[in-house]
Amino acid sequence: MEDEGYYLETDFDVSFTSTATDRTFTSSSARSSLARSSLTLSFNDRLSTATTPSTTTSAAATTLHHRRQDPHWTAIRAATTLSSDGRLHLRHLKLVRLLGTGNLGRVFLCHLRDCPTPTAFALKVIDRDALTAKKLSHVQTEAEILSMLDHPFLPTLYARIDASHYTCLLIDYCPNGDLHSLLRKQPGNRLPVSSVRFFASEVLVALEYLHALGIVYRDLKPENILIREDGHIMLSDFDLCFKADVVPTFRSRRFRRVSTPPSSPRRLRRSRRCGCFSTEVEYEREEIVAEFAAEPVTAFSKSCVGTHEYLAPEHVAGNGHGSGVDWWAFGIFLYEMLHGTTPFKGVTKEQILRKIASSDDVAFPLELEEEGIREAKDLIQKLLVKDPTKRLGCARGAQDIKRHPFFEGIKWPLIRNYKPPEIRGLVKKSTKAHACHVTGVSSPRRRKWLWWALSNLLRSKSLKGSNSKIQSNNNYYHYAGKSYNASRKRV
Ligand SMILES: Nc1ncnc2c1ncn2[C@@H]1O[C@H](COP(=O)(O)OP(=O)(O)OP(=O)(O)O)[C@@H](O)[C@H]1O
Repeated sequence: MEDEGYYLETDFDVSFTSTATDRTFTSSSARSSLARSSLTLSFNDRLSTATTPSTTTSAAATTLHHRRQDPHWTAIRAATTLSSDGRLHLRHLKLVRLLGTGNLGRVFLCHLRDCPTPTAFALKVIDRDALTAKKLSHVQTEAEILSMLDHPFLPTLYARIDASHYTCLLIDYCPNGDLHSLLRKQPGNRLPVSSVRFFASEVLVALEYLHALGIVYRDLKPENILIREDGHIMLSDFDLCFKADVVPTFRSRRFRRVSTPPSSPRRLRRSRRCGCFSTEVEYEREEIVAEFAAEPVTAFSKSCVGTHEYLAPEHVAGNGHGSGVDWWAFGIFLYEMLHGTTPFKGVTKEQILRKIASSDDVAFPLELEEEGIREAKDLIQKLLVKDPTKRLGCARGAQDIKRHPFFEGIKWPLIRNYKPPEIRGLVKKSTKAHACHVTGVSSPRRRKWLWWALSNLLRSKSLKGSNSKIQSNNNYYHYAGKSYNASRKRV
């Protein structure tokens, strides 16, 4: 799928129209769904840029060296070079369509005007006048956190534009929607273990990075995991985060390694194997490895925020919580991907909270027969420990979780190169060759099936002429905002 595809998809003509003093950010297609959601964002551009020039900011000037070749930054550099004050303004952006509406504002797909190669961005537009003081503080948190991030599984804040009563955040666009919608497209609303392992590994690495910055995320759920064009994840929504101090430490960890032959034997473990001539011996030796840990273990907050089904027991109790709430939510997230539902579901919010607070352990009603399911269950049980001091991850953070047998074989430094899973509804743009450690290479059976599907498609194309194009396009899933009913409300 080429970038241009996004724009060809839509017949919207959403643009800024300006008068002498006011620019009105309107949809000229009143027939569109944008009109239904009353898209008329007006701001006084003259006021915002002339009297308070510092309100329009661009991060382009501070592009990190390793991102210099990124087409998004290249496009922004091109736009700001032509800009009279070297900054990015709303007039540089062309809105394509509304992606969705959240608690704080609306998110639009947009691209830079006059850019020779259209590069897609998402623009989160927040009307500060329409928000309460509490929500304004969430906007502040989100903008602050976004400006700190530099990680492949987290959004990049390309620019923050403050104009009149609007705050606009320009971030990466994820054309594959969110994991919640993707789960709803799978049989039984669940994913195979190998796909669960892929998404869980990426989320784990993203949480590890946030925790290393002292950020407790507090809103992990499939709805907040967006899927990038290449099938990798991007965690979104940072308005409920809280920031704590973190002291990164190097710890030594002892562990036992069994080796043959020994390099520095400590203790003979087993002697003689396979008959009298083969006397292969194995040695067990103790190794000490230095380990980096950056978990905000002293983080403490008392505010009750999050999504009911994902709240940790200490969160529900209201006596204060720390980074352990993210590891609890990670357990719920694993459970939901494997079972298609969350473990402490209830008819009312009170029922959900009562189940979470009870001393009952997590139950696994589905008898799943899949390789890796035993390890997955064990990990979930260790994460969904009601006492946070005994929960996996709460002492040393992600390092302990990465070591769990469920993730055995994952080469963490190569995680970005792993091939995203082939799952229904996920359209990936083919990029460089991927490593296949997580999902495995495609089997001959699968290749045979693909040939069969392709030949059928070509046959139907020749039979149905132009209609077939519409049919084949139906195989592509284009995200157009999640439905109201599908989203789970937050506290
Ligand atoms: N970068 C993006 N790319 C594609 N779609 C996005 C992007 N950011 C947000 N969206 C979609 O736009 C909609 C609104 O997003 P937003 O983050 O404002 O609200 P939300 O996810 O509902 O969170 P909140 O809980 O803060 O209301 C969501 O449906 C989301 O999936």
